[in-house]
Amino acid sequence: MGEPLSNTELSPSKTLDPTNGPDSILDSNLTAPQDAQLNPENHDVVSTAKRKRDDERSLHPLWKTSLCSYFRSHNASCSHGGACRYAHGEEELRPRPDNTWDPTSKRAKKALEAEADEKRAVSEDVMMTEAVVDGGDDDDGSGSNRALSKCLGVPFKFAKKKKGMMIGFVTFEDEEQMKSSSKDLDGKTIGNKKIKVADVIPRSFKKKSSANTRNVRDAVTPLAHMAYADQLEQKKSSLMQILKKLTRNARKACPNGVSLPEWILKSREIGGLPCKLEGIIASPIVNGYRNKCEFSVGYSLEGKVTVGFMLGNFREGVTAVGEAVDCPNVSTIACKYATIFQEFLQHSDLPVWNRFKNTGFWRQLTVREGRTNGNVVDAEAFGGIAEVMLIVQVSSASFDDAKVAAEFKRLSQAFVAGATSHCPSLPLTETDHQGISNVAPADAPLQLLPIRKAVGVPEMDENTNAMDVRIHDYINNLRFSISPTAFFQVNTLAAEKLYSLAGDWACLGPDTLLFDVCCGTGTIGLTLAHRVGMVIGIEMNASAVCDAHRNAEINGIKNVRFICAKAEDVMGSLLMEYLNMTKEQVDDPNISGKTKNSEMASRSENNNTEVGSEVQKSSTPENGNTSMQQFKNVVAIVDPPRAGLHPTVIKALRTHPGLRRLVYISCNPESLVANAIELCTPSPAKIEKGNKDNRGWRNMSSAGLARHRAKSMPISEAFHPVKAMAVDLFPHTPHCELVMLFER
Ligand SMILES: C[S@@+](CC[C@H](N)C(=O)[O-])C[C@H]1O[C@@H](n2cnc3c(N)ncnc32)[C@H](O)[C@@H]1O
Repeated sequence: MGEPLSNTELSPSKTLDPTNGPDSILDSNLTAPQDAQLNPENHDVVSTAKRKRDDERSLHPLWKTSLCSYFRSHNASCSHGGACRYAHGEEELRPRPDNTWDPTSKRAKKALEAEADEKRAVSEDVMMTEAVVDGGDDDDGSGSNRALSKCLGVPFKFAKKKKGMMIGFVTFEDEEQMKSSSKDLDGKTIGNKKIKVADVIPRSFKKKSSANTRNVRDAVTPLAHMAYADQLEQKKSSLMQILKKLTRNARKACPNGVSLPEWILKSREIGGLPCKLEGIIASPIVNGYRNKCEFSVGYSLEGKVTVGFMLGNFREGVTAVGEAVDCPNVSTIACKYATIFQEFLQHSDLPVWNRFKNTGFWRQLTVREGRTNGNVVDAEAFGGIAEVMLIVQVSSASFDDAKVAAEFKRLSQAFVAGATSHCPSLPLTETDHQGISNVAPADAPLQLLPIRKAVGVPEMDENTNAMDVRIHDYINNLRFSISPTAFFQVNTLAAEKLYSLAGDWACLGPDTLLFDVCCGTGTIGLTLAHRVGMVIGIEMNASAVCDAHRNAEINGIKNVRFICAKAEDVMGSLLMEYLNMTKEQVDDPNISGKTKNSEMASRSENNNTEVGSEVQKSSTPENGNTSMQQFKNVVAIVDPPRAGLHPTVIKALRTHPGLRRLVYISCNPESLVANAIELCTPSPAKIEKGNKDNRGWRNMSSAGLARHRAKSMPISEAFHPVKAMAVDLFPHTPHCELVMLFER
């Protein structure tokens, strides 16, 4: 296949369908007679009305396609009940015959937003560097390209569109064909999409190479242009907006006939917030704070092999990579190793990864740094950094072993040669990952590459297993050993503040049993272990759990137990095990939380041997002083990934009444809010038969889904939000950690 003569972007964009107002399209005869519906004695009338309703439902295309405004403004009640022709809530809402949604509904707003995003993306520049540098016009076998070729209806050489992307590529035979076909294609409608034609790399970018660094900085650290104090203010106000969703959604989800909880009533006094947002804790260091950077390998806008960050989103057609030299969150040392790797790749015999075709060898470089204890890392110099771990991610499947081994050897030499004398030691690990996403799974194969060290640095044993390679850092004077795939907060000094805050809010004491849910390498539980009776850590990444055990050992901490499992698989049974309750007791809504707590304490006194021995086995073989009756205070600190806690974990935490306090640490306030809706929405007096109609859940917002789930939560005492505080671990970016205390 020859060089593409010219590439042109195809960008289909949706057109807005006209929507009709609900009043103009609904037939007033649709509602069943209200008196018949309200007279349960009159079965004949009721069944006739029901039949009529059923008929109408099956016949009338507009049934429940508009939201009932009466239901909305009267605290989720409407005298028409189930017979109302309008939808009672988003869950009941059906799409209109023209496939649009009631314009006042969440779904319509979401669709509009998506449409706006799509339009924005279309009007933004496509920077698909692979398509220019490396062709990108061969069929992936999916048949989608043949289909695309058919529907274009203009002469061209190749056409390709990748699944999930909003853009496609067309290559023409010559300039003349490109001009005439582009003219015919631009603005053409296919289905309900309109095609926009643009250059693959905008001409303005080709000319201005200075745009490169400026845009990496904007893409990775979009707040860097602001003073740090202003960044904090901005984060605080955006968190407030997100937190208000908790109040709104819990109010909406509050069952009929149940009074609104105190915290919702009081929210009016604090501007609709579910509780006070007490403030935002600043990061102790603002520049070069990241102890871990994942650099992509790809092509710059000028077509140069580059190790850095992507300038935008793959789906929107941006794969160009820019050097990280101007990103203030990246340390000098990380930048240095990215540059060494980039120089090495200019002469490598193996190709860089092509995101468009999913082929190539070199994919990613991760640089992890470990500090010495008590040192504030100086981002400019290398002071305070004791170790560096380099992880190179490759996809080796279709390459010759001998060639790969030779390249790895050259790479090791390049890193050592590039490192200056003051660079810390360099364990080099290779991850082999064939998947499409750049995120290699935690169990992707690892191989340790031997590195000949600079003078004065101890040599690494060539027989060392890659799984034994670890980097070290310190939190609250405890030493943490971290394996290559284990999670560790990227801003260690700010993480110290985060964990201390969570500990302070958890009201810990010697009688506390602390569940550290999603515990990673054990950071939270281990730093708080001296303040509690016992810690139970739950984590699904096996390497991280090994690290947690090792970290307990090297810090001499004994009152901990770490469990390698998905929290959703073990949370319920662990709570029952440690709260010493049967499933029947937990499920019994007639036993209140307090009664259950005292019952639990007395049962554990009587049952000491059984439970005590389990505790002793796992944690305190010497003093054996962690018997169940000590644990009058059961607390969970949860620190889940961005998606939040699994619904099964939420259900377990909510329905075990012995758990009175929960501290939620979140890197994604949207998922915290969704989980909190389920934790805090009051139970109805009696569970109604669940609405099993899950059609449309894909279109629901996370809050809408949470409301939906809250309906089927077993009857249980709800938590209430007590206070919230933000901790900034990610200066110059919009991200921030949020800590929230829930009690009941
Ligand atoms: C945000 S990290 C927090 C780790 C730890 N608390 C810390 O601060 O170092 C989330 C952790 O949850 C783990 N994780 C993700 N899904 C999980 C699940 N379903 N069950 C248990 N752990 C999970 C991840 O492996 C990761 O270590």
